[in-house]
Amino acid sequence: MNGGEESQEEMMMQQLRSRATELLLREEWKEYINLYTHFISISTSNGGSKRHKALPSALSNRAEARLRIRDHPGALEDCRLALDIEPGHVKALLCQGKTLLELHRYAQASETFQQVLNLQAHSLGNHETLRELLERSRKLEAQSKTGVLDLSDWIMNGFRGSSPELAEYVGPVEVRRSMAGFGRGLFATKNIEAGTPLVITKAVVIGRGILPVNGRESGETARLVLWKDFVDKVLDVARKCKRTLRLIYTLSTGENDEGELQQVPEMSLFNPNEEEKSFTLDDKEVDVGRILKVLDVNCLMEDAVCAKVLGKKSGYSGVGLWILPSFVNHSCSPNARRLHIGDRVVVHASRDVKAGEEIVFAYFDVFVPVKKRKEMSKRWGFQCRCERCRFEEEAWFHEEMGKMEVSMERGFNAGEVVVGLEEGMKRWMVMKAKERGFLRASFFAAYAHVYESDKLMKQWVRRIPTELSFAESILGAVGGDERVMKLVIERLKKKGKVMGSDYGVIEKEKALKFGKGVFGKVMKKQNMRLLFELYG
Ligand SMILES: C[S@@+](CC[C@H](N)C(=O)[O-])C[C@H]1O[C@@H](n2cnc3c(N)ncnc32)[C@H](O)[C@@H]1O
Repeated sequence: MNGGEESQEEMMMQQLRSRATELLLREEWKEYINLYTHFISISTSNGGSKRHKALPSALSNRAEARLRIRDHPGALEDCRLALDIEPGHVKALLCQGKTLLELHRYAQASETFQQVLNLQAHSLGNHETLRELLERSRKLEAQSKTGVLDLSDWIMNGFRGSSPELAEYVGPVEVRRSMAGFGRGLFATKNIEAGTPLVITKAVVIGRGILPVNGRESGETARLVLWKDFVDKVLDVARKCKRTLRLIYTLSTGENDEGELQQVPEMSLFNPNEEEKSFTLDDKEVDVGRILKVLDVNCLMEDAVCAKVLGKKSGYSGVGLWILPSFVNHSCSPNARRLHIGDRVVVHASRDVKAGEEIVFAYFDVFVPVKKRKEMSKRWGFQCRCERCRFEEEAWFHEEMGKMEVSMERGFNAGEVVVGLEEGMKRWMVMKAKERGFLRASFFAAYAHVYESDKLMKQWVRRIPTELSFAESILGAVGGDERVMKLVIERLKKKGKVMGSDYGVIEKEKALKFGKGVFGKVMKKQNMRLLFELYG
């Protein structure tokens, strides 16, 4: 190339750089990526050492843009190419670290940030951001090993600011074939105490919107728009990331295809540190039909009965896909609940769980009689055959229960229903605490009505259990539930004790036990009272 051609090309490169700056300022990432792709191809095709020198910077600029549009594999590949040419290229290393952090590969991210810090040890300048990144990745690395949460500051501040960053965590659980014949399920690998986090994971995608409260039609349209936007985002991520696509393909399509449900994924698949290349896919094309079916069966609503959302802006309704929690089957006698924090879900034990027990949460309200629960599971596309349903359906006093159910539906005196059940249980010889808990949970509405009414309490107090023993009976059989927790707090409040300094240690401990079942262990024990104040 002669001098004239060279200066002409230099000018063209300069023009490309200025155009890139414009696109960067306007955050037009796709255009920016195309431009750098062009720049890189010119630089590689025409040899010259000057242009080759510009390559690592061009590659790391494209990597940054790819990271912005969440094309993580693309960003990592660009960083790798840049670092192959210049191993100590700071911008490429930084982008690599940030991408690894977003991919939850915390240890590798820490290592990369440490490398940058070492490289810059002798240079002047502000290393504050770098130190913050290193600290953040180290903190997440530690949390991903223990699952220990302490959201005290955020909660005590009334959930102000963005929600705290939580690390990906897989606790003492694994996916196995469900003994009950429900395909695969999640199982405890050791004894677990109530409140313990089992899985903490970020949504593949979460769709949020404000749904109108009034007006059925506009509500339906808003819901459809929200759903379409959500589906488009899932398809976009699936197209960009082979790992995500592979994970989505492990989930049930709801077709009860034995072949599909026999396939128990290796737990290593859920480990973010697993190398991208180990994710093999027979067909790299995204199967839209299959993904739509998966979303239908596995999406979770933030505001479900078995979930609590912390720090949510009012009015927002969220739907999301979380991979490992999608393996949790339904039970009317659940032992787990969910806590939604930002776009993360924390699945935690809502009562003590034994090693080998299946982890189950409720897909719908289980504080209703068995007939209603059957209708709801049908709407979800399955017939619930959980332990509680079998007990209630097969009990010899099934018909008598049915009559009580009808009387509750017709709005008969709640006190009579409660006393009818309490005395019925003696007559029917229902002795096991768990079975009593099952039946009481089925008639929860009647119990709650009585406990809330001073008049009814006066009338029936001698013939029904106290709120606390009722709540404990439910906790043992059906796990922690917000409504039960509220009932306990109300009762303690009524006694003028719960927030006062004098409320008894035993009662405080009891209230905390219910709090743990609902919120999990998200903060130091002494701060749990504040959650009661906010939610009680
Ligand atoms: C979110 S998936 C749960 C994981 C699923 N079992 C699997 O193998 O991938 C929901 C599906 O699991 C099955 N399922 C969950 N709970 C069940 C239950 N209590 N009884 C029967 N089937 C259940 C139903 O087919 C349901 O559509």
